[in-house]
Amino acid sequence: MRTLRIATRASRLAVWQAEHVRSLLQSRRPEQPVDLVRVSTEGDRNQTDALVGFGGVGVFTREIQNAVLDGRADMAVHSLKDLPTEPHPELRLSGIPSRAPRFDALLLPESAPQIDSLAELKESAVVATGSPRRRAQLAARRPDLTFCDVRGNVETRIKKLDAGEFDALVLAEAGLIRLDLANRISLVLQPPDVLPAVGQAALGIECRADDSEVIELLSALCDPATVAEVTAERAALAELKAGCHAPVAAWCRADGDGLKLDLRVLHPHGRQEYVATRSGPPEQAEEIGRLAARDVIAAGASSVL
Ligand SMILES: NCc1[nH]cc(CCC(=O)O)c1CC(=O)O
Repeated sequence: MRTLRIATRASRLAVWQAEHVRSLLQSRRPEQPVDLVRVSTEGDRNQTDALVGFGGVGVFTREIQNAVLDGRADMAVHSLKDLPTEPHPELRLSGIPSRAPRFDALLLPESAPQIDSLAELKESAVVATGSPRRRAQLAARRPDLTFCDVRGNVETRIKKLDAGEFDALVLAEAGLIRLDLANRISLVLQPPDVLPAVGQAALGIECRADDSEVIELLSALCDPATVAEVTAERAALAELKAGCHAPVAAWCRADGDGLKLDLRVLHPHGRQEYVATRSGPPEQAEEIGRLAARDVIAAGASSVL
């Protein structure tokens, strides 16, 4: 049997995700040999600059894709949130397994008293997050907060929090759950306060567009509900011509027999936001996303994109 090689970033979270894909593949084909190919990306090597300021879209995905394109690997496992919506002509996004909990989480230093709501976070707290989406939504609810950049992997960020470099830290719930660090979550930031990023908590697995064997294997790993949600969310992002660092939030979920998508485009300081809600059957996921994007554009969102 052909050994399947999975290209992944080398961080503990990325390796967890690649190993998860390996176990999904092997749960269908127990004898299937699967190797991990660890690749360093620009986003991993540059640990100092703010993500918003360098490299543009694809800093965590381009070199993983290259490993598949030049034949060092057969598939690339990405956090779907980090994967640009513009498809690569020689790759196919064939595998989208079931999504983990997709909201953001607020963490406090180990020694801090626990809180039950955003309102209880101390006055003028310094919150570490480089994400314009997270900053703008938090600022809209708590204009007294200030923000600082933070880089490095999840464990490094938590060490900086406990060392007192800032008062609070925002990370994706999914990454914390996968790393067995969910016990560090002080508050899950839920809608309507904070909507997640497009594709947050979902994995996207790409392979070569002409590799029909792998396309078939990956198609079998797809979770239809997740596929429908992220199709709508990514269609909205593509229609906005925005990248993963844009101040865009989207929350698509099952609603009765159909899908409901909330889209939010934010002004950098949270002073203004453009929102749209669209619903429809899952077969029309792409249309739902496109129409929601056109709604926010009609409301004036282009001024902040
Ligand atoms: N851009 C970094 C990134 N990409 C995916 C995740 C977490 C896992 C996920 O959302 O799928 C993270 C870290 C974070 O936002 O806390």
